[in-house]
This record gives sequence, structure tokens and C-alpha cells, in this order.
Amino acid sequence: MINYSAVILAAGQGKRMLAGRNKQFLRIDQIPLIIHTLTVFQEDPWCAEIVLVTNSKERESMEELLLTHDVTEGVRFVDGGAERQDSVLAGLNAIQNTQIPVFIHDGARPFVNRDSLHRLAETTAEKGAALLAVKVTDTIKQKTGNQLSTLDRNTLWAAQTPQAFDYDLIVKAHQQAVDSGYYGTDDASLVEKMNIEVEIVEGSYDNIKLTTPEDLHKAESYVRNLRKGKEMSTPMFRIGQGFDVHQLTEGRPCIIGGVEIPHEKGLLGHSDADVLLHTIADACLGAIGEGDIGKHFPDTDPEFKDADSGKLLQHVWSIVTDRGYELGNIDCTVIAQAPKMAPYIEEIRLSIAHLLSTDISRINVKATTTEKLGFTGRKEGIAAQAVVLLQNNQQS
Ligand SMILES: Nc1ccn([C@@H]2O[C@H](COP(=O)(O)OP(=O)(O)OP(=O)(O)O)[C@@H](O)[C@H]2O)c(=O)n1
Ligand SMILES: C[C@](O)(CO)[C@H](O)COP(=O)(O)O
Repeated sequence: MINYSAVILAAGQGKRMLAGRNKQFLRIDQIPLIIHTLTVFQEDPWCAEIVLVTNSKERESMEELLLTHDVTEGVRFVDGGAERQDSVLAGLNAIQNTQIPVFIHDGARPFVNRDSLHRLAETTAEKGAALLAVKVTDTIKQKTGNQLSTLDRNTLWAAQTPQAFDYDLIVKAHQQAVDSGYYGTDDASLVEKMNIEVEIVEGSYDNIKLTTPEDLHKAESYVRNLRKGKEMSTPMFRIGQGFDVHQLTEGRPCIIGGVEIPHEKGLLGHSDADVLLHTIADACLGAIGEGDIGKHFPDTDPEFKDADSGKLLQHVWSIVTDRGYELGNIDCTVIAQAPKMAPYIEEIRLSIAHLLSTDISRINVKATTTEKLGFTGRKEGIAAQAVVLLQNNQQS
């Protein structure tokens, strides 16, 4: 992981957008443009710091907007200047961590993707200066007076943002530009002026800058299609299975699926030995590739002595839901010669549904004997097995 800081520019007037107001406030699929952009950076774990450059007259409304959309975390505000370049320098001066690469990004480019950001960070950490760009796909003509010429497309790139630099380098480049009165249309050009190489990191054609009203229409349909695609995409499924056995012994309660069942013997174990809840917990952990309950609740740990297995299952379930998974369904079987399980099946289903905060229709509990065969048949112990299906609707 390479940490970077980000200067996000939002202090322009958006004149070419012809909206009569700063385009950063315009909504794409109900959400203001600047919120789309900030969210990309806020959600990127590599982004350590965000400086948002705004017009001083819009600072208050921008702050309110961020509050409303709950994207204030880690964002500091600074006032911009008359030109983009002035705004960048104001942003750079407000950066706190000057030891990591700084990304300079147009607030008007909401669709930059995380893969591009990370490739840019890696290149900048190695080379000191880099920008996202895409190959030009049209033929580019140059008109000088009446003379038309055709540029060699193979050498042409369309510059995007972020553009990323070692902090000291880009500050020096901006100071030199101030001293010489040079204004560039991007930041890389200031570094190029110092005869320092800037690396190109190939970006995505989706990373458009919203400049004209047509761009706003494009952005609107881009976001809608993205949302539709997500809605239509198959949720990601994970399946897990569990199996557990506990010995039957005198002087212990017989707790199965969180329900205490009257019986002359109970289940022996370090915790309350609820064989069914252990099995379900194992199946859940298996589904997300997290080992088994022995890994999470070692039977050598005194904390889990006589532990309520309902609490253990709820802890496991919080790990599952933290990863964005929801329950598809659980199917499980209790393998016991005795006690007779049928009278308790509905209560057990309800108990499991309650522990997992889900609907009882998603939980199926069956019971079987082993026709007096084996350790269960001899009533020496009880076994349980379970299959769980999880689905993750957050992934496409
Ligand atoms: N003085 C300025 C000018 C521009 N920007 C920001 O720089 C980015 C790229 O600039 P551009 O697309 O040209 O935005 P505007 O200057 O707002 O647009 P226009 O040129 O049409 O007025 C935008 O996110 C814009 O808010 C800025 O922070 N400060
Ligand atoms: C920095 C930039 O987005 C790279 O394409 C672009 O040059 C900004 O230009 P603008 O005139 O400020 O839109």
C-alpha cells in the first residue's frame, strides 16, 4: 500500500457548463458532482489526506453539502485562487504530510477508478512525477493560419487527472511558474518546464472531465448504466459446511440450537457444547474462508469456559455481515438417537433465526437417528451438520 495525499480542485466557476453556477454542485443521478469525486478518494484506503479547494464564497454551502452526504471525514478546506494553477498552489500549501506523493485532481472528474489511482501511486513512488492519460483516438489536426497539418497520433496522449508528484518537486515547479509568470493548463506541464521526466500511467476513457452540458448528459447515463449493471449483476455467493460432535454425559444441560431440551444427559464441552450452533458457526466461517470456531474461540481459553454458544455464533455472524454478506439459507441436521428432536424443531429454528436476525423461513432444521448404529446410535454423543449459503449484494 502506498499512501498519498490528495488536493481536489473545486474552486472554478464552471462557465463552460452554462449552468449559471459552479458545476460542482450539479447533480448526477441525484448526487452532487463533487460528492461523487470525493467519495472515490475517501473510500480508497491508500488516500491519507484530502484538501478540498473551494471558492471562499461557496465554502459554507460546500461544507453543508459534505455534511448532508456524510463525506466530511478527513477533508480539510482551503480557499482557491483566480486560476486553476493558483488553486492548486493553495491546496499544496495546506498539505500536512509532505513525505508522501501528492495527487492533484479535478473535482470535475468523478469517474476515476481505484485501479488507476493505485497504479499512479506506485509509479509516482518510484519515479517522482506521473499523470493519468489516454491515447488519442481521433486524428488531430493543427491549423496555423490557413495551413492545416496532421499530427502523428502515435505520439499523442490526452492528459487527465490525478497528476501526482513528490511533494517538494511539485511545490518547486509551482513556485518557478509563479516567478516566471507561466500559467499551464495542467500541473505536469510545470514539471516538464523543469526538464524533469513525467511518466504516463494509462488511464481510462471513463475518467472524463465534466466541462460542457453534453458531458453532464454523458455522466448521467454513465452512472445510471453503472447502477443498472450492479442491480442486474448476479450477487456473489459463498457456501460453507459444518460438522460437529459432542459427547453425552450426566450432569450437563442438553442445549441444541440454543434451546435447552429435557434429557437425562447433556453435552460435554469447554463451552455450553451446543453442537448445532457450533456446526452453523463453522459453516459460516467456512463460507467466508475464515477457518473454524476453534481458531476464533480456542477451547484452551478460559474466557470461553461454559460460554453461551449463541453469543459465539452472533460474534461469528458479525464477522460475516461486516464483510457485506447476507444469509441465503441454512439447512442443518441433528444426528441423535435421543432425545427425540421433533417437538423442539420449530423452537430451534426460531432461536437460530433470532440469533442471526433473519427470517425463520431461511432456516431449516432436520433430525435423524442412525438406526441405533455407531456412537450416536448407542446414545454416546450427538452430531450435527449444516450447509450455509451466503450472498454478497455489494459486489458486482
Ligand atoms: N480557479 C480555479 C479554476 C478551476 N478550478 C478547478 O479545476 C478543475 C478543472 O477546471 P475546469 O474544468 O476548467 O473547471 P472550471 O474552471 O470550473 O470550468 P470553466 O473553465 O468552464 O469555467 C475544476 O474541478 C475546477 O473547479 C479551481 O479549483 N480553481
Ligand atoms: C488538468 C486537466 O484536467 C488535464 O486534462 C485540464 O488541462 C484542465 O483544463 P481546464 O481548462 O482547467 O479544464
